[in-house]
Amino acid sequence: MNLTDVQALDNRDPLAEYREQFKLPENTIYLDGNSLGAMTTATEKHLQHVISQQWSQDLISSWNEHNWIHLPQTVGEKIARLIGAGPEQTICCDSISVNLFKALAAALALAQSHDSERNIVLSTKDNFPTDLYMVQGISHFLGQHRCQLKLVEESELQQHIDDKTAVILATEVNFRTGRRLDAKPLVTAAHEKGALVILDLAHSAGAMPVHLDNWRADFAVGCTYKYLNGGPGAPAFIYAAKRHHKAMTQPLSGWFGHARPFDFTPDYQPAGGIQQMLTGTPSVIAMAAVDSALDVFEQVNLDTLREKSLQLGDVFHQLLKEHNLDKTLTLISPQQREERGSQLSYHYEHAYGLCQALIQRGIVADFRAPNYIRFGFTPLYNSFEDIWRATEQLRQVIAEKEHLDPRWQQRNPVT
Ligand SMILES: Cc1ncc(COP(=O)(O)O)c(C=O)c1O
Ligand SMILES: Nc1c(O)cccc1C(=O)C[C@H](N)C(=O)O
Repeated sequence: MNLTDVQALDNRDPLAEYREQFKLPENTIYLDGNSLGAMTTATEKHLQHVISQQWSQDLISSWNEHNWIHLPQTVGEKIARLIGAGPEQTICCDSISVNLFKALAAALALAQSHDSERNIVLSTKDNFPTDLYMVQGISHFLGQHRCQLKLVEESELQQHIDDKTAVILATEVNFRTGRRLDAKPLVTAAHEKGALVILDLAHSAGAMPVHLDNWRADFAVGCTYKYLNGGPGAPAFIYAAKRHHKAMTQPLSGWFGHARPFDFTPDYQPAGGIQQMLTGTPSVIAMAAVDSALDVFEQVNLDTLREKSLQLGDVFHQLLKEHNLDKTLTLISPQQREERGSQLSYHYEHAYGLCQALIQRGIVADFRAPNYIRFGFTPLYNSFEDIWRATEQLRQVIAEKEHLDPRWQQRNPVT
């Protein structure tokens, strides 16, 4: 496959025009949108307005005049379309970790209201650590009789569901391998055995279609700083299926989750719906960034997005093969495209050095301990030519042995 071939793919790409809405650095090919998404020009402009008009001039009146007060809901509804959620079930707030605390507590209470013996939270050994840490925290807090973490292989989740299982906490796309699990049959199997399901959509939202309502997921969480391009540390989201709204409770009962926060009454009374998942004052500037970043998705067909994401991965791996590098770098992502998220991960002894040497050449991928390099594909701003150029640089780095430079012996604190 040569440069002309990939340029032909770009010419036929229905999403190619979206790239110009993003502010990407010159001479850089950014394959790390699975960690931190790029900024849109509209976001930069909107943030300028929020700072220099809404905050600086309109001050406190902005809570009403600029609808700051409803940002968690309005942003939540924009996210809802991307995750297959009907209205009033998704809200933007806090971080994934904090939202997991709320979802886990709510799901455990719901499961135990039917059967107090159910105490197992079933998850996967290779889940993103914060997901497991949050269960461990709740387990300490409530005691093992109310919450006990059980870890199994991703491929064996379903077979471990039994009448002690209260909640299954599964991440749809594994952060390390990029493997995508099939959520719908998992939810069906869980419900048949009386368990609830929480899905972590960190690597799914904005990268592929998600169908929470259709799958009948109970709760979901996700971030906005990856494929949704909301910015570093941007607020996350939480989804709770409407059928749980009446009965659910969550223990971070801050005033923003109160039915009438501005009555300032001494007793907590939860708001009726998804608003109950709010805790404290939203981070307005950060949420304003997410709000405008999401507008880029307004006309995007998620099936088209998914097809391009998979094709970017196919072309990347094909080019590695053509450079005879597929034996040097061992693919740990699934070979089957429909089992993949929007990244390809490789095991390589010198993964850290390779990642750093590529960054020196303007190709940004990322490293995950102990020896993995990940290439994230963001269909709205990555082109097929990017993939060709990135694999060409990768070939040169290895041929020139730049990845073995002693400078890469010492790892950066954030990798
Ligand atoms: C699957 C997954 N869950 C959670 C997180 C992080 O959660 P938080 O928003 O709390 O930092 C990440 C990445 O940072 C992730 O990849
Ligand atoms: N959330 C991150 C951060 O605050 C600093 C650096 C990286 C991240 C990440 O998003 C890591 C990411 N979830 C991963 O898939 O590895």
